[in-house]
Amino acid sequence: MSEPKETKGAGEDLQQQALFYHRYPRAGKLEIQAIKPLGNQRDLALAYSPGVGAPCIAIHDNPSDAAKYTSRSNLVAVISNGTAVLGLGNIGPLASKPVMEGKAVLFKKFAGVDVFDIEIDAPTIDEMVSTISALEPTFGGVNLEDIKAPECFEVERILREKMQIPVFHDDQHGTAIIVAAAILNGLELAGKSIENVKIVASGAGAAALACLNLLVSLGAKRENIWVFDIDGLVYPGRETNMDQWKAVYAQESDAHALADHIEGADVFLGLSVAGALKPALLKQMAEKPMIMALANPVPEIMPDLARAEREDAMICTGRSDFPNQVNNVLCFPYIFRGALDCGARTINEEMKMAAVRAIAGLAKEEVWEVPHSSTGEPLIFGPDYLIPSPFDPRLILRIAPAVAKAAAESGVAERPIEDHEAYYDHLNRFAFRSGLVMKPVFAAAKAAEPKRVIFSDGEDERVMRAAQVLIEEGISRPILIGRPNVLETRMKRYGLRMRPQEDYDIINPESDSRFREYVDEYLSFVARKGVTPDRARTIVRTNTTVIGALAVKRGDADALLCGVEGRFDRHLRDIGNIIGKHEDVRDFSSLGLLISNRGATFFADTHVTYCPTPEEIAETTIQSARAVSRFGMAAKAALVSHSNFGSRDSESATRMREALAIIRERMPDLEVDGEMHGDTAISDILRKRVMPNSTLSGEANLLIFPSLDAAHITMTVVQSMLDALHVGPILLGSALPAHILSPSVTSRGIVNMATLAVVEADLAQEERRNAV
Ligand SMILES: NC(=O)C1=CN([C@@H]2O[C@H](COP(=O)(O)OP(=O)(O)OC[C@H]3O[C@@H](n4cnc5c(N)ncnc54)[C@H](OP(=O)(O)O)[C@@H]3O)[C@@H](O)[C@H]2O)C=CC1
Ligand SMILES: CC(=O)C(=O)O
Ligand SMILES: [Mg+2]
Repeated sequence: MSEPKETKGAGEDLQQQALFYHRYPRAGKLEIQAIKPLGNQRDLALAYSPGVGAPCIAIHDNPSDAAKYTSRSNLVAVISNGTAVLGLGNIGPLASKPVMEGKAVLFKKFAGVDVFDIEIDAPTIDEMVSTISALEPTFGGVNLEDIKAPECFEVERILREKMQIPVFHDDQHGTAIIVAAAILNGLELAGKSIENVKIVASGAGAAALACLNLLVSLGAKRENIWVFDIDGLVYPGRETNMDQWKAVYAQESDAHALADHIEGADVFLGLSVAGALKPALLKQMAEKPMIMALANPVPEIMPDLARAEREDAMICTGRSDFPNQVNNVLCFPYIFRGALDCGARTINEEMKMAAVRAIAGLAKEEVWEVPHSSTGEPLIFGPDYLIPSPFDPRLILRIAPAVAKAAAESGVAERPIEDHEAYYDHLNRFAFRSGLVMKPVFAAAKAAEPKRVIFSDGEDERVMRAAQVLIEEGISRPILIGRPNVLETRMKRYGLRMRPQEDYDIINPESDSRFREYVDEYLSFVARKGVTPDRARTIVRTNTTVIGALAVKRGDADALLCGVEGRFDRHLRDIGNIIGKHEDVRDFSSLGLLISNRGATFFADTHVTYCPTPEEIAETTIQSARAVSRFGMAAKAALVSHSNFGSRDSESATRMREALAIIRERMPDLEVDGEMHGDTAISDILRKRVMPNSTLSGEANLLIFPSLDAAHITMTVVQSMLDALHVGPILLGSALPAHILSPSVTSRGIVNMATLAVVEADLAQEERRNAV
């Protein structure tokens, strides 16, 4: 394997890791996947000859049917001729392939857009135009990438005229949109107006000129813009290396070096090459300057050098390892998402402006899913957080609908979005994979009377961010256990808006008027378990799970969430002592939900009983099936084992068989079978082969295990292998709603569990009402 040439400034380690990443376990970054079954002759007859003739004729009769019967309306071509690959220059189409594969992956991961990356050996405008325009039948859109200026301008202009699908040169417009959003926000922070700022641009290529054009349409004055390329200042009458697009920004001056014009500049816009800005020049710039060093992979100036010169600077790069990543990845997946979803014929100025406003606006919203910058600082709108993080899942929710709306309003949408709420909901489910599965739970929680969820770890950042979402979504009124001064300081630090008393309540573990009653109540549960009154006082002031459980028991709260810190079994002991078990159960158990591209699967018992008896297994299955129904689905339970329908007579296989008999007696309506192998539980075909009369049909969605080891290990391995999202652990059998979170839980995970707890609290309330 030949070694790559050193990329200036990029660490040797990172380069080696990048080569490894691209090479293993398989070469490259993507593959094509079939989305329809192809398992038998019938499928083959439908997918291919003779069946495939039917959609062909339908499309021939009505070309717009291609959107119904093929992948075209979600398929974008990322096309490059390799003439301006990042800041690496004209390295040719073959060497550009890793970048284009990379763009394809970003399109798919961030916006669900399918991409063919197409690297073409087409150096001239004519060759590019004829090759690309001939591809129109295949694609719903064309993303031109890393094609050098000035050829890119003509290529894009001609293709836009010839083609009836969006043609978008990402290095021009994707970059311009994100640069404009960052500059608007940066100038707002600096208290400057775009009409008055001086902009010095290094680079007069595709990206730089498109950025300047967009900034001008936002109000920047041409006379305040100074442009430099490889030959220095772009000035009127310059004879070498000029073109009509650069000439727009030509400025009269006898001094032609960037150093001659940087004085008083408010914005340095670097879209050229590594190291083009000398640190010493920064001293001459205006107050609170914006340093946009956007060349990739190595910027015009490294942020640490820029910061050393100018404390007050707002520094942006195109890289993910520094704050303020100004990179077109924040734009292209989502602008295409919006354009494809409404069948836009083009991407026009209105759609671009809508994207600028959506990105700029999102940076000012509170962050809760991606809490920290690359330097570990919380993300709050300010000099180090001018634009959203590329991992902010709300990018698709803000940009795509805004773009689709602008397309419809400007008359270029073939299929305008009719139901905006349903569209948002659809995107929301994409952004948060848990969305579809959690939807019935959220709907039930919102429909219920507001419930008070108490959080034992109220001072934890993830809990605070989740509490903010629960308030905003109208799901719960949170009660945070924590010291008021600590909560206040942290709310400010994380940029959260919720206010005590108005939006949420506090129980201060250091002083609360109710504590005497809490101690007495606690003693009533534990006085005969070796806890003295003195010890009880100490526990009630220091153990926040005990405080939370007491609050739920006394009716001061409706549900408890604890466990962000500490051992599961200790939290469970406290819940058991205070809240106790539901009268219908002998013991607690625990259910885990994994949500992956394959759907939702539940696992039990993942956290409580090491080696359950048949009675306990049956009880866990019944409790689990009831919990599954809260997600709007009917449980299909499989009792899994190393034994397949009596193939072994070991102790654990026998326990599962006995458990099945108990379940059938106690819950005859439940679709359940066992004991069976794990693959038999998942595959209907396999199951029919060994047990044609199985009482379980289709794929099991609830797997009940013979031991805690088996359940926990299987769930965590499957979670890692499928990159699945975990919801849980869901505590079963508690007399009142209470859950013990895991230390690795995210804010989103806490929101999910709190929402489930609200639904459980509502059901418990109804149960009590019915009992009266
Ligand atoms: N952060 C982001 O999202 C993006 C970053 N970029 C980066 O911007 C840079 C340019 O990309 P793009 O516009 O597509 O490429 P182009 O080839 O179209 O433009 C490159 C420009 O840089 C100029 N240039 C080259 N060397 C120097 C130098 N030493 N001093 C000043 N100017 C110089 C060239 O000058 P001349 O005209 O004389 O040849 C040309 O104007 C790349 O580094 C790329 O990675 C691009 C898109 C997005
Ligand atoms: C980000 C990008 O498109 C570039 O650097 O060319
Ligand atoms: Mg590019």
